[in-house]
Amino acid sequence: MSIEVVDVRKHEHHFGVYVVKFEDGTERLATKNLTPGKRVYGERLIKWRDEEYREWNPYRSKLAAAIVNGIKFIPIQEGTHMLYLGAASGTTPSHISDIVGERGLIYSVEFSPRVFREFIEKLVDQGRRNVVPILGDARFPYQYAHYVKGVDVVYIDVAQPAQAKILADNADYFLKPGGYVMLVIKAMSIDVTAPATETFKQEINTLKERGFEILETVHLEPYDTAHAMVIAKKK
Ligand SMILES: C[S@@+](CC[C@H](N)C(=O)[O-])C[C@H]1O[C@@H](n2cnc3c(N)ncnc32)[C@H](O)[C@@H]1O
Repeated sequence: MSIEVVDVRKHEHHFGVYVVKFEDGTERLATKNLTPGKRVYGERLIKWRDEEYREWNPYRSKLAAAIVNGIKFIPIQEGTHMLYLGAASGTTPSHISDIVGERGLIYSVEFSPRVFREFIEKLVDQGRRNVVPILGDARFPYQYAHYVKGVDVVYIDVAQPAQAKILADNADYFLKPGGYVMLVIKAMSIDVTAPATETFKQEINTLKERGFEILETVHLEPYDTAHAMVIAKKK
């Protein structure tokens, strides 16, 4: 038997993010479903006052984990155009797609053909029109330079070494002046021998050296161990 929803309210800090309250007092994040009736990764669909919401699971999405852990500012709102590196099968991109709405756009780069196929199948099933899937390698932005127009935000979650460098290289190509970057640091992917805090410092230094002002860093535990999210702005 499913637990009754007793309230859905806007998140106090973040545009397009909602907090669903259940009758047992528990609360969960959600976004308003841009493609009602369609699930992306088995998430719960929640009906409330003629609207449908999708539960946003912090164990499945690092952006949700950052929000639950109290990040103060995410540079995403209605109409935002974003380049998303490391889309996988589209879990987090789908929630960003809900937030940015029909006027927004998410160029979503993934380099594994197998994962990309799954991503495409889900997009076709859902009919999400604001997600542009790109099979490409984020280390080589020239591969997709002819598809991508200037963006407000570049987001990276590739779980690979040198993520900050890859992010800055992509920002050089595609980020509009004064735009933002969002970096998911997975310490273990960068250097398994270094303590996580050392790795975080190195990646943040790379961003500073490449002309970014660091606005905020949030650790993602307990949802993801040795992970952090960094928000920075191009000076
Ligand atoms: C941690 S998963 C991303 C999860 C996704 N961001 C989400 O929250 O829904 C990392 C993804 O990055 C992809 N990836 C790794 N290196 C890449 C590269 N150089 N270019 C593009 N994608 C890459 C992997 O194939 C994998 O699907």
